[in-house]
Amino acid sequence: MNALAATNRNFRHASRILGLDSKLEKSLLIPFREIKVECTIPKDDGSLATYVGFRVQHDNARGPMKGGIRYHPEVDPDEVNALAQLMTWKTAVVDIPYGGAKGGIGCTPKDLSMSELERLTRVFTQKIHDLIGTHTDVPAPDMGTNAQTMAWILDEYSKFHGHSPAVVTGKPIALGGSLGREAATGRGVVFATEALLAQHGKSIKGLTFVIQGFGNVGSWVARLIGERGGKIIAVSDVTGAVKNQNGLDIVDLLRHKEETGCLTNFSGGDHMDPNELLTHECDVLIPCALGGVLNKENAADVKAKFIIEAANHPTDPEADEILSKKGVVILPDIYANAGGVTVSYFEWVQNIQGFMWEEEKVNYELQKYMTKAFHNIKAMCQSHNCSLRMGAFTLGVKRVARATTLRGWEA
Ligand SMILES: NC(=O)C1=CN([C@@H]2O[C@H](COP(=O)(O)OP(=O)(O)OC[C@H]3O[C@@H](n4cnc5c(N)ncnc54)[C@H](OP(=O)(O)O)[C@@H]3O)[C@@H](O)[C@H]2O)C=CC1
Ligand SMILES: O=C(O)CCC(=O)C(=O)O
Repeated sequence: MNALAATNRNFRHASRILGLDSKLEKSLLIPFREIKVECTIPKDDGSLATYVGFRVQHDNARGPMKGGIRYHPEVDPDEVNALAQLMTWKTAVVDIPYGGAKGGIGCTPKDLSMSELERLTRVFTQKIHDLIGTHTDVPAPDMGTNAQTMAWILDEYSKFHGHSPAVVTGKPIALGGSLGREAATGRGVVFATEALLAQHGKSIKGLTFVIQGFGNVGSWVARLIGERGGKIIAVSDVTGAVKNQNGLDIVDLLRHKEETGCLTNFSGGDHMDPNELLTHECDVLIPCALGGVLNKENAADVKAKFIIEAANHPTDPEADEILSKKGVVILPDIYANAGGVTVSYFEWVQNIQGFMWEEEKVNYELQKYMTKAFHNIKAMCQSHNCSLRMGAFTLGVKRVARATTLRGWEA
Protein backbone atom coordinates (compact mmCIF):
# COMPACT_ATOMS: atom_id res chain seq x y z
CA MET A 1 0.00 0.00 0.00
CA ASN A 2 1.45 3.41 -0.87
CA ALA A 3 2.37 5.85 1.89
CA LEU A 4 -0.53 8.21 1.23
CA ALA A 5 -3.16 5.45 1.15
CA ALA A 6 -1.73 4.08 4.41
CA THR A 7 -1.68 7.47 6.14
CA ASN A 8 -5.20 8.32 4.97
CA ARG A 9 -6.41 4.96 6.25
CA ASN A 10 -4.94 5.59 9.70
CA PHE A 11 -6.42 9.09 9.75
CA ARG A 12 -9.91 7.82 8.76
CA HIS A 13 -9.73 5.13 11.44
CA ALA A 14 -8.91 7.81 14.05
CA SER A 15 -11.65 10.05 12.70
CA ARG A 16 -14.19 7.21 13.08
CA ILE A 17 -13.07 6.56 16.66
CA LEU A 18 -13.49 10.27 17.43
CA GLY A 19 -16.83 10.46 15.57
CA LEU A 20 -15.73 13.44 13.44
CA ASP A 21 -18.22 15.05 11.13
CA SER A 22 -17.58 14.00 7.49
CA LYS A 23 -17.12 17.62 6.32
CA LEU A 24 -14.53 18.30 9.00
CA GLU A 25 -12.85 15.00 8.09
CA LYS A 26 -12.59 16.06 4.44
CA SER A 27 -11.20 19.47 5.36
CA LEU A 28 -8.53 17.88 7.60
CA LEU A 29 -7.53 15.36 4.94
CA ILE A 30 -7.02 17.67 1.96
CA PRO A 31 -3.69 19.55 2.07
CA PHE A 32 -3.68 23.33 2.44
CA ARG A 33 -1.32 23.70 -0.55
CA GLU A 34 0.79 21.44 -2.80
CA ILE A 35 3.80 22.93 -4.57
CA LYS A 36 5.73 21.28 -7.41
CA VAL A 37 8.65 23.11 -9.01
CA GLU A 38 11.21 22.49 -11.71
CA CYS A 39 14.80 22.98 -10.55
CA THR A 40 17.38 23.15 -13.33
CA ILE A 41 21.04 23.61 -12.44
CA PRO A 42 24.33 23.64 -14.33
CA LYS A 43 26.41 20.60 -13.27
CA ASP A 44 30.13 20.98 -12.57
CA ASP A 45 30.93 19.67 -16.07
CA GLY A 46 28.80 22.42 -17.67
CA SER A 47 25.86 20.17 -18.64
CA LEU A 48 22.33 20.95 -17.39
CA ALA A 49 20.34 18.76 -15.03
CA THR A 50 16.67 19.12 -14.10
CA TYR A 51 15.13 17.91 -10.84
CA VAL A 52 11.59 18.13 -9.47
CA GLY A 53 11.07 19.67 -6.04
CA PHE A 54 7.97 19.39 -3.86
CA ARG A 55 6.61 21.12 -0.78
CA VAL A 56 3.29 20.00 0.60
CA GLN A 57 1.78 22.27 3.27
CA HIS A 58 -0.80 20.08 4.93
CA ASP A 59 -2.43 22.07 7.72
CA ASN A 60 -1.90 25.32 9.67
CA ALA A 61 -4.78 25.33 12.15
CA ARG A 62 -2.43 25.12 15.17
CA GLY A 63 0.41 27.30 13.87
CA PRO A 64 3.03 27.65 11.12
CA MET A 65 3.48 24.53 9.02
CA LYS A 66 6.59 22.56 9.91
CA GLY A 67 8.54 19.67 8.46
CA GLY A 68 11.72 18.46 6.84
CA ILE A 69 13.03 18.51 3.29
CA ARG A 70 14.19 15.18 1.90
CA TYR A 71 16.70 14.58 -0.92
CA HIS A 72 16.20 11.03 -2.18
CA PRO A 73 15.71 9.33 -5.57
CA GLU A 74 12.33 7.89 -4.48
CA VAL A 75 10.77 11.22 -3.47
CA ASP A 76 7.31 11.40 -5.09
CA PRO A 77 4.27 13.65 -4.60
CA ASP A 78 2.17 11.02 -2.80
CA GLU A 79 4.92 10.23 -0.33
CA VAL A 80 5.60 13.91 0.40
CA ASN A 81 1.86 14.37 0.86
CA ALA A 82 1.74 11.50 3.38
CA LEU A 83 4.79 12.79 5.24
CA ALA A 84 3.28 16.30 5.42
CA GLN A 85 0.06 14.91 6.88
CA LEU A 86 2.04 12.87 9.43
CA MET A 87 3.77 16.13 10.50
CA THR A 88 0.36 17.70 11.26
CA TRP A 89 -0.57 14.88 13.65
CA LYS A 90 2.99 14.67 15.05
CA THR A 91 3.22 18.34 16.08
CA ALA A 92 -0.21 17.99 17.69
CA VAL A 93 0.76 14.77 19.55
CA VAL A 94 3.67 16.54 21.29
CA ASP A 95 1.55 19.70 21.59
CA ILE A 96 3.86 22.21 19.94
CA PRO A 97 2.22 25.18 18.18
CA TYR A 98 2.71 24.09 14.59
CA GLY A 99 0.90 22.51 11.68
CA GLY A 100 2.49 20.09 9.23
CA ALA A 101 4.44 20.24 5.97
CA LYS A 102 7.11 18.24 4.14
CA GLY A 103 9.29 18.79 1.10
CA GLY A 104 11.64 16.89 -1.10
CA ILE A 105 13.65 16.81 -4.27
CA GLY A 106 13.95 13.65 -6.36
CA CYS A 107 17.73 13.30 -6.57
CA THR A 108 20.61 11.11 -5.37
CA PRO A 109 22.61 13.43 -3.10
CA LYS A 110 25.65 11.10 -3.05
CA ASP A 111 25.96 11.57 -6.85
CA LEU A 112 26.09 15.37 -6.57
CA SER A 113 29.13 17.46 -5.60
CA MET A 114 28.84 19.99 -2.76
CA SER A 115 28.58 22.87 -5.24
CA GLU A 116 25.87 21.04 -7.23
CA LEU A 117 23.93 20.41 -4.00
CA GLU A 118 24.30 24.07 -3.09
CA ARG A 119 23.02 25.23 -6.51
CA LEU A 120 20.09 22.80 -6.34
CA THR A 121 19.13 23.97 -2.84
CA ARG A 122 19.36 27.63 -3.83
CA VAL A 123 17.25 27.14 -6.99
CA PHE A 124 14.62 25.22 -4.98
CA THR A 125 14.57 28.04 -2.38
CA GLN A 126 14.17 30.68 -5.12
CA LYS A 127 11.11 28.78 -6.37
CA ILE A 128 9.39 28.48 -2.97
CA HIS A 129 10.71 31.49 -0.99
CA ASP A 130 7.42 33.42 -1.11
CA LEU A 131 5.49 30.42 0.24
CA ILE A 132 7.68 29.63 3.27
CA GLY A 133 8.57 31.88 6.23
CA THR A 134 9.03 32.14 10.00
CA HIS A 135 5.27 32.34 10.60
CA THR A 136 4.01 30.36 7.59
CA ASP A 137 6.14 27.28 6.87
CA VAL A 138 9.49 26.40 8.47
CA PRO A 139 11.61 23.66 6.78
CA ALA A 140 14.19 21.44 8.54
CA PRO A 141 16.50 18.52 7.62
CA ASP A 142 15.23 15.03 6.75
CA MET A 143 16.81 12.12 4.82
CA GLY A 144 19.66 13.28 2.58
CA THR A 145 19.74 16.85 3.95
CA ASN A 146 21.54 18.37 6.93
CA ALA A 147 22.55 21.58 8.71
CA GLN A 148 24.52 22.77 5.65
CA THR A 149 21.40 22.43 3.46
CA MET A 150 19.50 24.58 5.97
CA ALA A 151 22.31 27.19 5.93
CA TRP A 152 21.94 27.53 2.11
CA ILE A 153 18.15 27.87 2.40
CA LEU A 154 18.55 30.50 5.14
CA ASP A 155 21.03 32.47 3.00
CA GLU A 156 18.98 32.30 -0.20
CA TYR A 157 15.72 33.13 1.60
CA SER A 158 17.38 36.07 3.39
CA LYS A 159 18.35 37.63 0.01
CA PHE A 160 14.63 38.14 -0.65
CA HIS A 161 13.32 38.79 2.87
CA GLY A 162 16.23 40.07 4.99
CA HIS A 163 18.10 38.08 7.65
CA SER A 164 15.64 35.40 8.79
CA PRO A 165 17.24 32.76 11.06
CA ALA A 166 13.87 31.31 12.14
CA VAL A 167 12.85 30.42 8.55
CA VAL A 168 14.58 27.05 8.96
CA THR A 169 15.56 24.85 11.91
CA GLY A 170 18.28 22.25 12.20
CA LYS A 171 20.77 24.85 10.96
CA PRO A 172 24.42 25.15 12.10
CA ILE A 173 24.90 26.53 15.65
CA ALA A 174 26.96 29.40 14.17
CA LEU A 175 23.83 30.56 12.28
CA GLY A 176 21.40 30.31 15.19
CA GLY A 177 20.92 26.56 15.35
CA SER A 178 20.02 25.01 18.70
CA LEU A 179 22.39 23.00 20.84
CA GLY A 180 21.04 19.46 20.92
CA ARG A 181 19.07 19.61 17.61
CA GLU A 182 21.41 17.30 15.72
CA ALA A 183 20.95 14.53 18.29
CA ALA A 184 17.32 15.42 19.08
CA THR A 185 15.43 12.91 16.95
CA GLY A 186 17.60 10.05 18.21
CA ARG A 187 17.44 11.32 21.80
CA GLY A 188 13.65 11.63 21.55
CA VAL A 189 13.47 8.05 20.22
CA VAL A 190 15.45 6.88 23.26
CA PHE A 191 13.23 8.83 25.72
CA ALA A 192 10.18 7.34 24.00
CA THR A 193 11.68 3.83 24.19
CA GLU A 194 12.42 4.28 27.90
CA ALA A 195 8.85 5.41 28.58
CA LEU A 196 7.43 2.38 26.73
CA LEU A 197 9.80 -0.15 28.28
CA ALA A 198 9.20 1.21 31.79
CA GLN A 199 5.52 0.55 31.30
CA HIS A 200 6.39 -3.09 30.55
CA GLY A 201 8.67 -3.30 33.61
CA LYS A 202 11.83 -3.24 31.46
CA SER A 203 14.73 -0.89 30.74
CA ILE A 204 17.23 -0.48 27.90
CA LYS A 205 20.10 -2.02 29.88
CA GLY A 206 20.62 -5.64 28.92
CA LEU A 207 18.05 -5.77 26.09
CA THR A 208 19.11 -6.55 22.50
CA PHE A 209 18.52 -3.99 19.72
CA VAL A 210 18.58 -4.09 15.91
CA ILE A 211 18.78 -0.78 14.03
CA GLN A 212 18.10 -0.18 10.32
CA GLY A 213 19.79 3.02 9.05
CA PHE A 214 22.92 4.65 10.42
CA GLY A 215 22.49 8.29 9.36
CA ASN A 216 21.51 11.16 11.63
CA VAL A 217 18.73 9.33 13.47
CA GLY A 218 20.11 5.76 13.47
CA SER A 219 23.61 6.73 14.58
CA TRP A 220 22.33 8.86 17.48
CA VAL A 221 19.87 6.16 18.55
CA ALA A 222 22.72 3.61 18.51
CA ARG A 223 25.10 5.86 20.46
CA LEU A 224 22.55 6.73 23.16
CA ILE A 225 21.28 3.17 23.54
CA GLY A 226 24.88 1.96 23.80
CA GLU A 227 25.54 4.57 26.53
CA ARG A 228 22.54 3.21 28.48
CA GLY A 229 23.80 -0.37 28.41
CA GLY A 230 21.62 -1.67 25.56
CA LYS A 231 23.24 -4.36 23.40
CA ILE A 232 23.10 -3.41 19.70
CA ILE A 233 23.49 -6.68 17.86
CA ALA A 234 22.89 -5.62 14.22
CA VAL A 235 22.94 -2.38 12.21
CA SER A 236 22.52 -1.60 8.51
CA ASP A 237 22.96 1.28 6.08
CA VAL A 238 22.44 1.43 2.31
CA THR A 239 25.76 -0.35 1.71
CA GLY A 240 25.08 -3.41 3.89
CA ALA A 241 24.65 -4.78 7.39
CA VAL A 242 26.89 -5.89 10.25
CA LYS A 243 26.12 -8.06 13.29
CA ASN A 244 27.72 -9.13 16.56
CA GLN A 245 25.73 -11.23 19.04
CA ASN A 246 27.88 -9.90 21.91
CA GLY A 247 27.06 -6.30 20.99
CA LEU A 248 28.65 -3.96 18.43
CA ASP A 249 31.06 -1.32 19.73
CA ILE A 250 29.13 1.71 18.48
CA VAL A 251 31.92 4.24 19.00
CA ASP A 252 34.23 2.07 16.85
CA LEU A 253 31.47 1.54 14.28
CA LEU A 254 30.87 5.32 14.05
CA ARG A 255 34.61 5.84 13.48
CA HIS A 256 34.60 3.13 10.78
CA LYS A 257 31.58 4.71 9.02
CA GLU A 258 33.18 8.17 9.23
CA GLU A 259 36.45 6.89 7.74
CA THR A 260 35.11 4.55 5.04
CA GLY A 261 31.59 5.91 4.38
CA CYS A 262 30.03 2.47 4.94
CA LEU A 263 29.39 -0.25 7.52
CA THR A 264 30.86 -3.10 5.49
CA ASN A 265 34.29 -4.56 6.37
CA PHE A 266 33.93 -3.53 10.03
CA SER A 267 36.38 -5.67 11.98
CA GLY A 268 34.22 -5.65 15.15
CA GLY A 269 31.39 -7.66 13.58
CA ASP A 270 30.34 -10.12 10.88
CA HIS A 271 28.81 -9.33 7.52
CA MET A 272 25.04 -9.86 7.44
CA ASP A 273 22.51 -10.01 4.60
CA PRO A 274 20.63 -6.66 4.97
CA ASN A 275 17.40 -8.45 3.94
CA GLU A 276 17.62 -10.49 7.15
CA LEU A 277 18.08 -7.51 9.44
CA LEU A 278 14.41 -6.74 10.08
CA THR A 279 13.64 -10.36 10.97
CA HIS A 280 16.74 -10.89 13.12
CA GLU A 281 16.06 -12.21 16.65
CA CYS A 282 16.12 -9.28 19.13
CA ASP A 283 14.09 -7.58 21.85
CA VAL A 284 13.72 -4.20 20.13
CA LEU A 285 13.77 -3.36 16.41
CA ILE A 286 14.29 0.30 15.45
CA PRO A 287 13.82 1.19 11.76
CA CYS A 288 15.67 4.50 11.13
CA ALA A 289 15.69 4.71 7.31
CA LEU A 290 12.97 4.39 4.68
CA GLY A 291 9.20 4.06 4.78
CA GLY A 292 7.24 0.84 4.10
CA VAL A 293 10.08 -1.51 5.12
CA LEU A 294 7.79 -3.62 7.31
CA ASN A 295 5.12 -5.02 5.02
CA LYS A 296 3.07 -8.16 4.41
CA GLU A 297 6.12 -9.89 2.90
CA ASN A 298 8.21 -9.84 6.08
CA ALA A 299 5.92 -8.96 9.02
CA ALA A 300 5.11 -12.57 9.96
CA ASP A 301 8.85 -13.29 10.31
CA VAL A 302 9.65 -10.38 12.62
CA LYS A 303 10.96 -11.69 15.95
CA ALA A 304 11.32 -8.44 17.90
CA LYS A 305 8.96 -7.89 20.83
CA PHE A 306 8.97 -4.12 20.44
CA ILE A 307 9.23 -1.94 17.31
CA ILE A 308 10.13 1.72 17.75
CA GLU A 309 9.30 3.68 14.58
CA ALA A 310 12.16 6.16 14.36
CA ALA A 311 11.67 6.37 10.57
CA ASN A 312 8.49 7.85 9.15
CA HIS A 313 5.79 5.26 8.21
CA PRO A 314 8.14 2.23 8.30
CA THR A 315 5.17 -0.11 8.89
CA ASP A 316 2.38 -0.39 6.34
CA PRO A 317 -1.15 -1.15 7.61
CA GLU A 318 -1.06 -4.82 6.50
CA ALA A 319 2.13 -5.37 8.49
CA ASP A 320 0.64 -3.42 11.39
CA GLU A 321 -2.23 -5.90 11.57
CA ILE A 322 0.02 -8.98 11.30
CA LEU A 323 2.42 -7.65 13.95
CA SER A 324 -0.36 -6.67 16.36
CA LYS A 325 -1.87 -10.17 16.09
CA LYS A 326 1.57 -11.58 16.97
CA GLY A 327 1.59 -9.36 20.09
CA VAL A 328 4.42 -7.09 18.91
CA VAL A 329 4.20 -3.68 20.58
CA ILE A 330 4.69 -0.84 18.06
CA LEU A 331 5.54 2.70 19.14
CA PRO A 332 4.26 4.83 16.21
CA ASP A 333 6.33 7.30 14.22
CA ILE A 334 4.17 10.36 14.95
CA TYR A 335 5.25 10.01 18.56
CA ALA A 336 8.51 8.01 18.51
CA ASN A 337 10.45 10.38 16.20
CA ALA A 338 8.84 13.63 17.38
CA GLY A 339 11.97 14.66 19.32
CA GLY A 340 13.43 16.25 16.18
CA VAL A 341 10.54 18.60 15.53
CA THR A 342 10.21 19.31 19.26
CA VAL A 343 13.78 20.62 19.44
CA SER A 344 13.17 22.41 16.11
CA TYR A 345 10.41 24.24 17.99
CA PHE A 346 12.90 25.11 20.78
CA GLU A 347 15.31 26.39 18.09
CA TRP A 348 12.59 28.56 16.53
CA VAL A 349 11.65 29.94 19.98
CA GLN A 350 15.32 30.76 20.68
CA ASN A 351 15.65 32.54 17.31
CA ILE A 352 12.52 34.60 17.92
CA GLN A 353 13.65 35.45 21.48
CA GLY A 354 17.22 36.10 20.32
CA PHE A 355 18.40 34.04 23.31
CA MET A 356 20.32 30.76 23.30
CA TRP A 357 19.52 27.90 25.69
CA GLU A 358 22.07 25.62 27.36
CA GLU A 359 22.09 22.06 25.95
CA GLU A 360 21.00 20.69 29.35
CA LYS A 361 17.82 22.82 29.16
CA VAL A 362 17.11 21.61 25.60
CA ASN A 363 17.46 17.95 26.63
CA TYR A 364 15.50 18.44 29.85
CA GLU A 365 12.59 20.11 28.02
CA LEU A 366 12.70 17.43 25.30
CA GLN A 367 12.34 14.67 27.89
CA LYS A 368 9.44 16.55 29.50
CA TYR A 369 7.57 16.88 26.18
CA MET A 370 8.21 13.24 25.19
CA THR A 371 7.14 11.84 28.58
CA LYS A 372 4.01 13.98 28.73
CA ALA A 373 3.01 12.96 25.19
CA PHE A 374 3.47 9.28 26.08
CA HIS A 375 1.08 9.58 29.03
CA ASN A 376 -1.45 11.49 26.88
CA ILE A 377 -1.29 8.74 24.22
CA LYS A 378 -1.79 6.06 26.87
CA ALA A 379 -4.83 7.93 28.16
CA MET A 380 -6.32 7.93 24.63
CA CYS A 381 -5.56 4.20 24.31
CA GLN A 382 -7.44 3.58 27.55
CA SER A 383 -10.42 5.80 26.62
CA HIS A 384 -10.82 4.23 23.18
CA ASN A 385 -9.44 0.74 23.85
CA CYS A 386 -7.06 1.07 20.91
CA SER A 387 -3.44 0.49 19.86
CA LEU A 388 -0.61 2.95 20.56
CA ARG A 389 -0.81 4.03 16.89
CA MET A 390 -4.51 4.85 17.20
CA GLY A 391 -3.87 6.43 20.62
CA ALA A 392 -1.38 8.79 18.97
CA PHE A 393 -3.55 9.43 15.90
CA THR A 394 -6.68 10.16 17.94
CA LEU A 395 -4.69 12.50 20.22
CA GLY A 396 -3.21 14.43 17.26
CA VAL A 397 -6.36 14.49 15.12
CA LYS A 398 -8.53 15.57 18.09
CA ARG A 399 -6.28 18.57 18.82
CA VAL A 400 -6.19 19.67 15.16
CA ALA A 401 -9.95 19.17 14.78
CA ARG A 402 -10.58 21.28 17.89
CA ALA A 403 -8.32 24.11 16.63
CA THR A 404 -9.95 24.00 13.18
CA THR A 405 -13.46 24.14 14.62
CA LEU A 406 -12.58 27.01 16.97
CA ARG A 407 -11.13 29.04 14.08
CA GLY A 408 -14.22 28.41 11.93
CA TRP A 409 -14.68 28.65 8.17
CA GLU A 410 -16.23 32.12 7.73
CA ALA A 411 -14.84 33.66 4.48
N1 LIG B 1 16.49 13.97 10.69
C1 LIG B 1 15.45 14.16 11.48
O1 LIG B 1 15.47 15.05 12.35
C2 LIG B 1 14.25 13.27 11.40
C3 LIG B 1 14.21 12.15 10.61
N2 LIG B 1 13.14 11.31 10.63
C4 LIG B 1 13.07 10.13 9.82
O2 LIG B 1 14.13 9.24 10.16
C5 LIG B 1 14.55 8.49 9.00
C6 LIG B 1 16.04 8.68 8.80
O3 LIG B 1 16.33 10.07 8.62
P1 LIG B 1 17.80 10.65 8.79
O4 LIG B 1 18.56 9.83 9.74
O5 LIG B 1 17.65 12.09 9.02
O6 LIG B 1 18.37 10.46 7.33
P2 LIG B 1 19.91 10.31 6.90
O7 LIG B 1 19.92 10.65 5.46
O8 LIG B 1 20.79 11.04 7.82
O9 LIG B 1 20.19 8.75 7.09
C7 LIG B 1 19.46 7.77 6.45
C8 LIG B 1 20.11 6.44 6.74
O10 LIG B 1 19.36 5.40 6.14
C9 LIG B 1 20.24 4.56 5.41
N3 LIG B 1 19.51 3.89 4.35
C10 LIG B 1 18.99 4.38 3.21
N4 LIG B 1 18.40 3.42 2.51
C11 LIG B 1 18.57 2.27 3.23
C12 LIG B 1 18.21 0.92 3.03
N5 LIG B 1 17.55 0.55 1.95
N6 LIG B 1 18.54 0.02 4.00
C13 LIG B 1 19.22 0.38 5.10
N7 LIG B 1 19.59 1.66 5.33
C14 LIG B 1 19.27 2.58 4.41
C15 LIG B 1 21.32 5.49 4.90
O11 LIG B 1 22.48 4.75 4.50
P3 LIG B 1 23.84 5.51 4.11
O12 LIG B 1 24.38 6.06 5.39
O13 LIG B 1 24.68 4.42 3.56
O14 LIG B 1 23.44 6.56 3.13
C16 LIG B 1 21.53 6.33 6.16
O15 LIG B 1 22.35 5.64 7.06
C17 LIG B 1 13.66 8.99 7.85
O16 LIG B 1 12.53 8.17 7.75
C18 LIG B 1 13.25 10.38 8.32
O17 LIG B 1 12.06 10.84 7.71
C19 LIG B 1 12.07 11.56 11.46
C20 LIG B 1 12.05 12.66 12.27
C21 LIG B 1 13.09 13.65 12.24
O1 LIG C 1 12.38 19.32 12.66
C1 LIG C 1 11.45 19.48 11.90
O2 LIG C 1 10.89 20.55 11.72
C2 LIG C 1 10.85 18.35 11.09
C3 LIG C 1 11.46 17.01 11.27
C4 LIG C 1 10.78 16.05 10.35
O3 LIG C 1 10.79 16.22 9.15
C5 LIG C 1 10.05 14.91 10.90
O4 LIG C 1 9.75 14.91 12.10
O5 LIG C 1 9.71 14.00 10.13
